[in-house]
Amino acid sequence: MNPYLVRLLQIAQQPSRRIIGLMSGTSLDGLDVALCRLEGHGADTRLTLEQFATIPYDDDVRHRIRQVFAGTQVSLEYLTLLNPWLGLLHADMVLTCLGAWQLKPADVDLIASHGQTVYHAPHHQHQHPDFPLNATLQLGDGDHVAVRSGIITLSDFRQKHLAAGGEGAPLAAYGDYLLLSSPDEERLLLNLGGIANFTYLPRTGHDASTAFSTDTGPGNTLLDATVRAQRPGLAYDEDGRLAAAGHVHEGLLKALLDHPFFSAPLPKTTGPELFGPEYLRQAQTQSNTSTLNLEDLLATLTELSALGVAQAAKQAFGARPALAVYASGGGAHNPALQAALRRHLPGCHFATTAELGIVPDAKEAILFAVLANEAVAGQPISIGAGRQRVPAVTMGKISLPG
Ligand SMILES: Nc1ncnc2c1ncn2[C@@H]1O[C@H](COP(=O)(O)OP(=O)(O)OP(=O)(O)O)[C@@H](O)[C@H]1O
Ligand SMILES: CC(=O)N[C@H]1[C@@H]2OC[C@@H](O2)[C@@H](O)[C@@H]1O[C@H](C)C(=O)O
Repeated sequence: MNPYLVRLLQIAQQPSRRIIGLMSGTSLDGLDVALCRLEGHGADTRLTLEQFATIPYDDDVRHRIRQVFAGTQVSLEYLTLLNPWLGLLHADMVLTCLGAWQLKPADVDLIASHGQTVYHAPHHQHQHPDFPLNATLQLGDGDHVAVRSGIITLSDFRQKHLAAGGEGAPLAAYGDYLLLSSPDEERLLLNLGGIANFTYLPRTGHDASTAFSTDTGPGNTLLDATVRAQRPGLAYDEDGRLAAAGHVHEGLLKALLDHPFFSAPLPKTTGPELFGPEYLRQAQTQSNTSTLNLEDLLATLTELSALGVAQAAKQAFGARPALAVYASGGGAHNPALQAALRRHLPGCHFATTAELGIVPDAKEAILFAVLANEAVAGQPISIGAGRQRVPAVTMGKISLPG
């Protein structure tokens, strides 16, 4: 028998596993590396975050990813080369972290590698006549991660979700449900990354039937792109200061909200393929705001992100003043966005996931560690029963180092 399969069986039977979760998000700010200790599985999962680091991408890495990112016409050669290159880069970043944490690869059981989404294509978004299906593409080949790091690696998590009838995202509900369900509190786990999404967890503890997650629209992606275009040298609007100095332009906001994504049924997913410069340009043309100053533009885009969340929340479960909202992702650091969310979700209790013991910036990387733990030691996770596009599956392809 292949010794790596024997090892995998041992890992599955251990009372706990050390798993490194890796996430490279749509903001292209860097690789999140979360060293997790996971005990048990399913409803009995217990997670301890032992170490966390974000290894920033330099301009060269960002430039390479942007050659294909969200593009409809890209060099097939470039795409082919980028796939293993990113796998090796991510493995080297893991090895650097292990060195800093004074650990060896043999001290880790598994890597759970999300890779880099370069194109997300739910059917409602691409509507290509030849392909009536949902699709998504993550780069950073898992075999390269495994061979370079010497650690058994699970990767390409989204394909199983697609194959079983989902949109390949958001997967957050699977981890949020296992780690953060509460019998005492109705919760909204709100991730404010490039794209915003939330998981709704009713006050039912471990009854998964009504838990689900959905994307809500742009989080930071349009804000970042706008700042970068008008203030080269700035990566984002730090602490939302520029947005806070502006005023919401109602005409532009209306044009932005006019997109069918916002009225589409839940759950739904999206990406920068839709919420990119062209979407903004069209809305500006439609509302005659092409010369709007940067501050007002950012104030309006911040309002859009908050309204996307609030509208989806109301669509999902109506007005819920007692709801506890726990934010994570980079937008949790943006006071202008937080203020807009509080206005649109009045009466809710607002905090970050730190209050629940989950480092907000680490949450998505942790999610993939949880998914790998389920794939190896658990069962298909059945949540959101009765809702379409939320399949009960285990996710992740297994790569052996030798
Ligand atoms: N202090 C801050 N003030 C304002 N915005 C901030 C701050 N810190 C981070 N951000 C925002 O958060 C972004 C990074 O967010 P995050 O790392 O959650 O994105 P991501 O994981 O790439 O996204 P996704 O979840 O969509 O894949 C930055 O690009 C910026 O827009
Ligand atoms: C296709 C893809 O990479 N989607 C990401 C992205 O970033 C936020 C949002 O859009 C979410 O749908 C998803 O990631 C998280 C981790 C998820 O699947 O829950």
